[in-house]
Amino acid sequence: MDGTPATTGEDTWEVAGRRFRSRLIVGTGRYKSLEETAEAIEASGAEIVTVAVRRVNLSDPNAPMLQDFVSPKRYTYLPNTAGCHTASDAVRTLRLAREAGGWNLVKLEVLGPPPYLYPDMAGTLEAAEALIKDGFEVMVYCADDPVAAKKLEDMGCVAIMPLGAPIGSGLGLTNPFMIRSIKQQAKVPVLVDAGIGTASDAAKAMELGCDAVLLNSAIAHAKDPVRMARAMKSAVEAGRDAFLAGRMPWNYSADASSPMTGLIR
Ligand SMILES: CC(=O)[C@@H](O)[C@H](O)COP(=O)(O)O
Repeated sequence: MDGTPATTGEDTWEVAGRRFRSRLIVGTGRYKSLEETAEAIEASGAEIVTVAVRRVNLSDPNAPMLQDFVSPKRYTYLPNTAGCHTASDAVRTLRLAREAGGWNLVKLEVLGPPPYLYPDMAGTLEAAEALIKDGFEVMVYCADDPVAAKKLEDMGCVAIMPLGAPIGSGLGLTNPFMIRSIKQQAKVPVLVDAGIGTASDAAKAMELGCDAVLLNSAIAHAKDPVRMARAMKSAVEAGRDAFLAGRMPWNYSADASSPMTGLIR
């Protein structure tokens, strides 16, 4: 269990045997400064932060280090393979991360070419297999494809993370039906990862029944990142509550909300 123990009946979620209250995972890149990064993460209420191992300074004490602003004692660090376009690059990056920080719970992403950086599923499956064999606990970024998602789960990935839309696009959920299908068949947590543009997109992902949401650009590129981080926190909580409450059915004709019986004429 990471963080303080949850009380009985509290709505928490679990990945690879670690339990969390916050259902929002945030990235640590693209901010104007490390101070802003820290402030936005604090406002988001996130307990897990994902870190692009190839882009963020985690080891050079002569340059500003993320750990001095976002404490690994307080937050669970989730190293990711942003910028990796082959399985071998991704595997090498995470092995280096494990050597540097001891991190075993990781986010795998193997990206296709620009302009979409869509998940390369052949490379993703190859890297996932190698990493799991090597003892990593793999949360995997993947296509919104239920067949590939099932293969990744059967292989031993600890969380399945289909994209909402291309990374950094802010387009929201382009394929909600497939995200719901992936969630319905999965026995491990399903998170929407990437493409979230604003708070209602995060709420929608949670209303579909997802266990959590992972995002970065929507906060870092907002005009006021700290305020948007707060909005995302509320949206994820509201979407989760709405999912648990169970929405009313869709009616394709009107159903007057005031009863017509007993009217005084
Ligand atoms: C931070 C990270 O892991 C990104 O690669 C992730 O997929 C988030 O994408 P957005 O920036 O679109 O939220």
